[in-house]
Amino acid sequence: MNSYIKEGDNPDITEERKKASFNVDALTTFYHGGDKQLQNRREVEKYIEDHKELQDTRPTPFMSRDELIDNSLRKIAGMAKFNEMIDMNNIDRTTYFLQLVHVRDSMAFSLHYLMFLPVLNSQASPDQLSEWLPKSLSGTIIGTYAQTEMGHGTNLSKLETTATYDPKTSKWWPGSLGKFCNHAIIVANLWTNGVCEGPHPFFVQIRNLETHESLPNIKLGDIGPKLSLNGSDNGYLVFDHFRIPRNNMLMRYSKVLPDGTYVKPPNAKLAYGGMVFVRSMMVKDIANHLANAVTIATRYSCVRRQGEMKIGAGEVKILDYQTQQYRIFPFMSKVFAFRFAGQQLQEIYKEISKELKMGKLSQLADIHALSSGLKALVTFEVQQGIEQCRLACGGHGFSHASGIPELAAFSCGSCTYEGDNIVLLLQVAKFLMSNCTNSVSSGVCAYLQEKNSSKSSDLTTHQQYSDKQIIQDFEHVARKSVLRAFDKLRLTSQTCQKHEAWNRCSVELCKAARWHVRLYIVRNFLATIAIAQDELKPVLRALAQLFIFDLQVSNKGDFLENGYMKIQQIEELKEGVWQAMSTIRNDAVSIVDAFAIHEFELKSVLGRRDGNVYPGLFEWAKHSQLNKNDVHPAFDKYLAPIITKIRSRM
Ligand SMILES: CC/C=C\C/C=C\C/C=C\C/C=C\CCC(=O)SCCNC(=O)CCNC(=O)[C@H](O)C(C)(C)COP(=O)(O)OP(=O)(O)OC[C@H]1O[C@@H](n2cnc3c(N)ncnc32)[C@H](O)[C@@H]1OP(=O)(O)O
Ligand SMILES: Cc1cc2nc3c(=O)[nH]c(=O)nc-3n(C[C@H](O)[C@H](O)[C@H](O)COP(=O)(O)OP(=O)(O)OC[C@H]3O[C@@H](n4cnc5c(N)ncnc54)[C@H](O)[C@@H]3O)c2cc1C
Repeated sequence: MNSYIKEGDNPDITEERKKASFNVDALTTFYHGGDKQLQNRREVEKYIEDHKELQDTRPTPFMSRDELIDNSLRKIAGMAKFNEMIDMNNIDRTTYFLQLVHVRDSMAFSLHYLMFLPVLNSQASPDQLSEWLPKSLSGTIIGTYAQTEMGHGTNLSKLETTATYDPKTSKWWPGSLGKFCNHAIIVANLWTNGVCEGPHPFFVQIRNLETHESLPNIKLGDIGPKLSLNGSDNGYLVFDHFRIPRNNMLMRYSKVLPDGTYVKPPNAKLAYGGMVFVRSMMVKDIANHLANAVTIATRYSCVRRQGEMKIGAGEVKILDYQTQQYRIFPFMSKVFAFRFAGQQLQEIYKEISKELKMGKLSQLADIHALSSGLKALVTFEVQQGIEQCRLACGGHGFSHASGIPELAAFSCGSCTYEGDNIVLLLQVAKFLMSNCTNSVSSGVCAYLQEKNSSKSSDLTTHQQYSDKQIIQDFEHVARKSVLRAFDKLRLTSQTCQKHEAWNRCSVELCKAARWHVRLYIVRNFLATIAIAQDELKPVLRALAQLFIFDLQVSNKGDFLENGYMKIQQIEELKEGVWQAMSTIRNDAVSIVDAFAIHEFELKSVLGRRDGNVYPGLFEWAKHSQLNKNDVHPAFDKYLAPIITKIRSRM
């Protein structure tokens, strides 16, 4: 019996669950990475269900900004009582606990956990750690990561905040900076002995630890309402010749000696490690936001009946329309593709950061390129997918009752924070160009050196399209795109300065970067499902085929070029898309059930597990302040006098 089926559920959604062709719990375990991960999730969910102080007092979309901040701080204060759930030896459970308490309200201390602690941990010297880490873990030190300025976020080399050894700018955007944190890791251009040594991180106290007032020569404030994340006080900080001790420069890698001498790090970019960490963590997390949206749209599409396919036969579930399936299912497949890529990226990051700690820097460029590329491509695709899921829910999708507007607003920020996506794709392109000039490329760039690649695809039928053939075809398209950009750059560089040539080729360079990242995702998706248990292979294969075939059909020009594929082969791939969607249709609700997203996280009347949407919408609307009185006071105040006057003249 499917554990998702319960008494009182909407009959349409129960009918869907009875069609499952696979074991939902088995897919949940595979999707979440094993029993231990699942146990972590269940513990956290039960804990929060049992502790009301960790739950929202009312749906957050009805809250003002002050209420959001209050709600966020109240839950954080509540969490402080439950520090047994904050276990640095069980990061996965701790992360899920933080996420499920705050969901998309972005708690006021997100940066403390997301960047301040990791950067302190990786950039502070052992002595600095022993002094500052215990207070930062206990909560007496609450920090943020303040790098971006009003005038500079991307271009770190031109940061105007200077840290002059013994010698005015505003930091703008950092989360928690405005009102709540009392410390910040400040990234500033270091000047010492009259030389600029570039961006470096500094540990800076910004508020009085007793009164919490801004320190002298520092101005702090909130930057105002944003598209989302309004539960966080993204703020500004103005320094006016603020002094800090020399020892407040994080000195694990580079140092300033008492006489002002600068000691170089093994690699200047080690100072950017905090950004690589968050980018590496973001991919799996943002894929989960797409999983939320796909869950909502899929479940709702099974309880929403609209229109008759056959006159007189009664209205159909909108998920029976092929166009509705095509709006949702490709993004359902992307949830798996991006989650598996994000999981792999976190594993790679963990391995490489161990090497970096031991001073082995050979993989630094690789992890920078991989984390930048996946962050840039996945955040953009997720933003597109959440919007399609909103559209799939029609008018109710536009209401905060659906939970989708909050998902959309939250996810679009990820295309900008932690590095603008275009800027990061250009970083990947730089990495690729340098690998084109290498005589031998290893790892993720080995395909660039393939000299005897096939001149045409040997795809026959989509049923027989093997993993090997798929990867060969994607390597062909990615290699062609990268080498085309490389040749364009080489030729253009012969007619103008290097930086101008780079700019004139930058669109092609971004296209090449995207193909490189897609190849990585496709390869990883196929490798991941190859190790799944046999009973899950059919449904996972259908999802992988949908992801891959739809990607090829949507970019058919790249596969048709130079006759590599024939139009008949593209038509064959289209058939593969329809076939995969038809296979997925009967399992759609069970696939999203397998994401095992708790109602606290889904925050959606349309996507609720039991499918009882319409009664739920009325319950939801009762929270509206406008419904406190049948006649709104503004009517009596403004309209009634005018109507009375008009009537008196009639
Ligand atoms: C897990 C999260 C889950 C949920 C999130 C919840 C809530 C979210 C709430 C808020 C958001 C949270 C955090 C956001 C915080 C921030 O946004 S922090 C600020 C982020 N800012 C940026 O990312 C800035 C982007 N810009 C840059 O990184 C740099 O300007 C640049 C890399 C684009 C350019 O660097 P430059 O040094 O100026 O020049 P370059 O010539 O391009 O690069 C020089 C060489 O250095 C290499 N390199 C660059 N960056 C890195 C890096 N990070 N790591 C390693 N190496 C790097 C580059 O490859 C060049 O190498 P060469 O060998 O070619 O010289
Ligand atoms: C929700 C949110 C939370 C944030 N939290 C923090 C935080 O906690 N700490 C922090 O330090 N920062 C934070 N930021 C700031 C964020 O990191 C920056 O906004 C981001 O790095 C982009 O930089 P920018 O704003 O300067 O954009 P810009 O670089 O000004 O981007 C504007 C446009 O210029 C283009 N562009 C810029 N440079 C180039 C180039 N070299 N080549 C081609 N095109 C280019 C971009 O592609 C983009 O289209 C946050 C931002 C947001 C939205």
